[in-house]
Amino acid sequence: MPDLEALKRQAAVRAAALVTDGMRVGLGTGSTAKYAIEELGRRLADGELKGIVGVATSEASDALARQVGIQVEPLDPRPLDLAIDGADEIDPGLNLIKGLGGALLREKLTEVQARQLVIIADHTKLVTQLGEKAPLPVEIARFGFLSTIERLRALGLGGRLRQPGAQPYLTDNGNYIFDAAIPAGTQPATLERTLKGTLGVIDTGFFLGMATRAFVAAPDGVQELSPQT
Ligand SMILES: O=C[C@H](O)[C@H](O)[C@H](O)COP(=O)(O)O
Repeated sequence: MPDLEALKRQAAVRAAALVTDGMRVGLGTGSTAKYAIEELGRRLADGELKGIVGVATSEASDALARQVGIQVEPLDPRPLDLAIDGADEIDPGLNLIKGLGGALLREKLTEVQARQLVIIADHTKLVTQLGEKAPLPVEIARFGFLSTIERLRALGLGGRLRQPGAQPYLTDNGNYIFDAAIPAGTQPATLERTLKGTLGVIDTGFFLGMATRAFVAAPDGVQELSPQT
């Protein structure tokens, strides 16, 4: 059993090395992005890097970034030089499913403004077709959520409301998440358009055509991937 944590860290260190002095950097969320934030903190502390500004994609990443000495600012309309984030699934075109950590909306809002979106992951995240292994997280409004879920089921989606305990999971934005099972053969772009036009849906975990490169770590080394069309 390979040490997945070590692999995640290797990918994260490669991406963090792309950050140079003065950059505005989108800081992703999750167990892999955490290593990138820590590495940026280390580089600042060691004097390898100066004057970067982080824009965090979750309350958790905001807190970690501040803890490791990164100056954090809220998202504003200026472009970001780079964003670094993990993913739940990565297809050969570097289209992604994200949001198993619940941060998909802030991640998409932030990363759409990045000149480069660099994805970091271990090799278990690679798939040939999105939805192969992971559900598609769909952020939905709390108000009327049962009606929204009916609308999602009417689209042919399986899955369930994310509910780890007695109460549904609540995002940083105060919304719920429906983890949708995607029928085999679904075209992500078509489903994305349909979902974005569905009342009660706020956003989805599809990140299509956004990633510019990926560092994917496997036991035999870190592979650098570019989108294949
Ligand atoms: O909402 C969470 C994010 O989209 C994460 O980037 C994604 O879930 C991957 O997380 P991890 O690196 O923990 O597998």
